Amino acid sequence: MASQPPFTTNFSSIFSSSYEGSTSDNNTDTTTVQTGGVKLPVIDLSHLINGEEIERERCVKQMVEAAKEWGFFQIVNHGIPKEVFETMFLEAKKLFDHPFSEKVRENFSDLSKNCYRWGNPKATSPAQYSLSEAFHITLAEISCLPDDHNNLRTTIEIFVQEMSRAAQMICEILVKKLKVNSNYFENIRELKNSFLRLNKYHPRVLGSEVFGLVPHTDTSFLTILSQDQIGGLELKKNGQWIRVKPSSDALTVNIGDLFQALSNGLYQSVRHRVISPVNIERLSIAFFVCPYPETEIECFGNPKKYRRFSFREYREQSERDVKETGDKVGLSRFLI
Ligand SMILES: O=C(O)CCC(=O)C(=O)O
Ligand SMILES: [Fe+2]
Repeated sequence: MASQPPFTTNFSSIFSSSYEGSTSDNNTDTTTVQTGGVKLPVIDLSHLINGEEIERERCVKQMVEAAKEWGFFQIVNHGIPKEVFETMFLEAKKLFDHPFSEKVRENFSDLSKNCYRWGNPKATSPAQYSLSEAFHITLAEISCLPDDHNNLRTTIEIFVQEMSRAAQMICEILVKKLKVNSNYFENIRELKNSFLRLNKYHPRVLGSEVFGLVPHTDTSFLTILSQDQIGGLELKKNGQWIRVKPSSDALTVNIGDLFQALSNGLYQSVRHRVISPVNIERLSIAFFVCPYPETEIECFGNPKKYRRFSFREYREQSERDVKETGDKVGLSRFLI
């Protein structure tokens, strides 16, 4: 039984009349892509863990600058053993290898309804289509996963434990610099609304350039991404799309909308996208740090840029906007 979703049929039936072989036809957001591979700021976490005070301070400064200037950075020497990633990617691959007919079934692997996405059912133009499939697993759901003959649950538990440790360190540093009195990041492991997204990108079909994942900002405080060596992630900086070069030792961290709000726009939640790979599949696994739905996000600054909102309100507004316009409007909805 085939594991691949029926992208080709789906894509060509929706877009046969409008498709012209490029994402740029309907996407005003597309500009030059720098293909050489620009190096993001690299933060060596070992300086934070074992460094002298002066090294620690330098590292904190680099991280804060990267969050302001890029909204993205890489972390190295994060202390997460290689095997944790190897096992996690193996399990993710096994999950995606299930027949498509099983993956779309409700309660597949005891996961919740709507945890599986493929393509983009709401797309009305090629530029809104994502040639990928994804599993979305909240921390609350992990304990419901089966753990009999496969190791999915244990593997995810270990992976999340390690990723939350790194996230805890980063969030604490970034929030401390804002000099705000907040308890958003007291215990990231207990934020059960945080989630993992396992992404599988399929080789391009039809035409030259199709998005693996459409341009977006993340609805999170912070996202930590682990990816294989294929590449395709791009971020927007100064009006240009810049390709993020994968590195086997580094994790990619980006600021999400909620940290941008919390920091009164000081830290940037930057638009990013994935370009579909050619003749090869790509896997990535992202850990999204999110609060509970009822948590109120308050912006600290003077004058305040954004009004107070709950995470639930933010998500519901974004979902409505995606439905109506094909795009998440995001934080600009909450500007004062
Ligand atoms: O796969 C990637 O490189 C990026 C994934 C991503 O942006 C997301 O899942 O929100
Ligand atoms: Fe993202």
